[in-house]
Amino acid sequence: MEPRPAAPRPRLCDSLGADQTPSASTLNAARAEARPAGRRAPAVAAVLPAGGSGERMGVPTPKQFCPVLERPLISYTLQALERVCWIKDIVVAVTGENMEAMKGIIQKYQHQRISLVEAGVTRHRSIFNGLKALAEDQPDSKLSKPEVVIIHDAVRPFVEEDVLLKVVTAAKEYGAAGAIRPLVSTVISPSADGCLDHSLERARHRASEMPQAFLFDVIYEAYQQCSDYDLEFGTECLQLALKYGHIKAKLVEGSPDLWKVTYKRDLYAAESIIKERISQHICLIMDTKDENHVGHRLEEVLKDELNHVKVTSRLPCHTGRDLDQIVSEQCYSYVCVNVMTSDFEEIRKLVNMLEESNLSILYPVVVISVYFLDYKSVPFDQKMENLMQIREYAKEVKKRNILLCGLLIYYPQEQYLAVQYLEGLPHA
Ligand SMILES: Nc1ccn([C@@H]2O[C@H](COP(=O)(O)OP(=O)(O)OP(=O)(O)O)[C@@H](O)[C@H]2O)c(=O)n1
Ligand SMILES: O=P(O)(O)OC[C@@H](O)[C@@H](O)[C@@H](O)CO
Repeated sequence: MEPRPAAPRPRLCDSLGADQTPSASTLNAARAEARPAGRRAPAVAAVLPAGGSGERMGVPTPKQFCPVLERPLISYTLQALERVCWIKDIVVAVTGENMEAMKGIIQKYQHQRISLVEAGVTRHRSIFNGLKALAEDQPDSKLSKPEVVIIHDAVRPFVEEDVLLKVVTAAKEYGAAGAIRPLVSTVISPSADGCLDHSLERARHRASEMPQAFLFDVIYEAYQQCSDYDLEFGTECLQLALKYGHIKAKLVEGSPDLWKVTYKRDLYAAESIIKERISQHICLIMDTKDENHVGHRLEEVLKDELNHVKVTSRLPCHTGRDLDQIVSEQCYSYVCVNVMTSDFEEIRKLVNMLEESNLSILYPVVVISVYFLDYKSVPFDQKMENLMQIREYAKEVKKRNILLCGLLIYYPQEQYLAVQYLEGLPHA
């Protein structure tokens, strides 16, 4: 088993009230099913089978490593799981020949809490290898056995915290749980001669998706008892829990985005969904902690007006570590609100980090730098001189698909705002 990078090991929040509490909306969705407050939350780990060859994709590269906006598909799935602070370990099963590539992805995108194990020749065998890595009886394992284990395909990048919390909460109670979706096509059963034998009533059946979650002992013991036939040809972990553990999994309705990337068309669909999500994430960078900061007002307006927009605000900004963290979150839209300074150097620092980051050059990064200046206190031409640098710099960085725009808002105390638009973004 490969060494795991040192990383903090967050746990599911005790009594769901700790500072690592999942977001409010997530809690509301799962609180009805969560355990009575005050009981210890289960330790949760995840196993990601990523050892397939992606034959149905029809390209040489296994689909989990196919790029979407110049970033491997599996990295989006890892990012989605890493956003969930209460998943303490993520075990990824990859083939030996892809081990180095996987380690490179972990390093390049600064993935945390990841351990790598060798994949098996089938998906079930890959999952079993991942579970073995978590089982306590593994020599020199740095991993600890979780109470609940999530199993999620590495090629299902659009998994959200709420469905993860739902399956984990249900698995704690039922022993096993899995996400399901309505069937799109009707399932039929052909006869030996290739004709229709019968069809299933679509409304009474569901598609089994991922994520799934299990009490660790339930699924580990099921795999240990599993027949070679099931390990070779099986496709359903819930069935193993039923057949070998006599556990009837709780079925949890999942969102439409839980689908598995299987064919090339799925990769195009994944790219458009990722672009749509990128466009809804804005990072506000402010230069003061003042609660009356206009940036806070802007944050409230954005969150109210654009209810799908995710706003990340950073205070105080403009220190290396903060900017590094901001950029590592793969945000493509920045609004820098400067009340205290018109120092253009801070923008240059941000743009330099963006240029050195892993953000795709195929998708534009937009940086809007807003300066509020009381020109009574500072000669207008001095400020303008500083800020006119933006125009030249904007032309320079545009080559790398970074669209930089400056907005100068000067507000003499007794009068209202006058706005000077500085060149940068191409005029809409
Ligand atoms: N021996 C295998 C086969 C599959 N998987 C993983 O199981 C998940 C779902 O499997 P599937 O969609 O079938 O992937 P592939 O087997 O790669 O696809 P194909 O059947 O088209 O070859 C994928 O993340 C895949 O990498 C795995 O870990 N080990
Ligand atoms: O058969 P595949 O390897 O393509 O997919 C494996 C699983 O994702 C699939 O069986 C789900 O329905 C959940 O079990």
